[in-house]
Amino acid sequence: MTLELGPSWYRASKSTARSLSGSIGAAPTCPPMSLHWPSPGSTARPAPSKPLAISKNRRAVPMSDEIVLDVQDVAKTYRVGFFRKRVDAVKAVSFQIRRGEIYGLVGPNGAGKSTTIKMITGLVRPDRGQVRIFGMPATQVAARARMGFLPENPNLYPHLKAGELMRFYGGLLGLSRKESDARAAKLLEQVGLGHALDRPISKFSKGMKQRAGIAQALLGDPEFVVLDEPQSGLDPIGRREIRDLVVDLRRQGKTILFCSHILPDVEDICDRVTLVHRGEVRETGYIHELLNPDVLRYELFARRWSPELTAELGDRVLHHFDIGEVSRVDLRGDIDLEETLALIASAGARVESLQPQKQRLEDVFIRDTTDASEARP
Ligand SMILES: Nc1ncnc2c1ncn2[C@@H]1O[C@H](COP(=O)(O)OP(=O)(O)OP(=O)(O)O)[C@@H](O)[C@H]1O
Repeated sequence: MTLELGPSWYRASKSTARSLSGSIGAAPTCPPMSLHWPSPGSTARPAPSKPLAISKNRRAVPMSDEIVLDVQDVAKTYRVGFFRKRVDAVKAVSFQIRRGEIYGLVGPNGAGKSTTIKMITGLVRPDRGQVRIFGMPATQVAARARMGFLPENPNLYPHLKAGELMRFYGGLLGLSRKESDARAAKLLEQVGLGHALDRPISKFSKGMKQRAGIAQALLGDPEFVVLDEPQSGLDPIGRREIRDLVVDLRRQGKTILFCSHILPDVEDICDRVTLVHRGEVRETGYIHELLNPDVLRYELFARRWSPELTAELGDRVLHHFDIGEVSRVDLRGDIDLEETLALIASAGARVESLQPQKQRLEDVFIRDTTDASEARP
């Protein structure tokens, strides 16, 4: 989805700022939050025994019980063309995000992710169901004031320099120039654009634009950040930088909705994920619960492998091919590994590496969306 950042989104934020206390900058309604205790005035209960996520990026990050986002059975049908033909973009989507989570929203092209995000950010009104943010309707400005949003392909004003751009958005948020500049300098540094304060956006690379977009999404110091394809069009280094940045945001106590096609990253950094397909939820849950923990196959590299050894191992071998002096052999995942390795050693082959292969999020995605091509717009 491509959006022009500014107009409706910031108009709402600005009016919120005014109606609340004149400045989101001072964040009167959003005091610095703690992962362990709710913000003053919050209805959340302290959660003494919070689930701890498991991956290296998620380790030891406690999650609260407080529901930040509650998407309840939303549906949206667009009407297109002269005959007002129906396009059922979202048929039934529900999920909840707790404070402190990085939550993945994935699905093939045309699955309804961006429409769901538009309903969350209040840009599109659902035909059915409701979205609540911090317990408030998504359309309520007080809810939006606590949310930051990076649309896919943010359309940042190209003639402005990075510093000017941030000052512009800071003004829309109701921040004083001093406060805006201070936050901008800190945020641009944090997203790796500290050196580019005086460069016009038109001279930015795609990755720099994405990072500037993230900086603007964080300018109001939101507790909840919605990132729609933040890694879109980035090279592997840029993708990794954004991924690390998202992890860092969580460390600062933010809750993040991360919509991405980069499934290994979703698997690596998200706690839970919802997979949508054709406007409906296909899978939802903790990543480690969605993935089969069994070894599917072993990938083995060896020297001095012989055709006789392949024959001796029989149906334990799935594939075997030689690359010069090295052989790559795929073995079934349910074999007796110790016995098989003993057979290989006694045949005179030397194992150079052995890698167990388990199910990945990508496998679940492909399994659940094999008819994805039909869902493409
Ligand atoms: N404004 C609109 N008017 C009409 N149809 C729309 C509109 N926006 C989206 N659609 C259609 O709704 C369906 C879902 O689109 P949506 O952009 O939500 O999917 P998506 O999962 O975000 O896809 P992608 O990964 O390609 O961004 C598609 O068939 C799309 O063509």
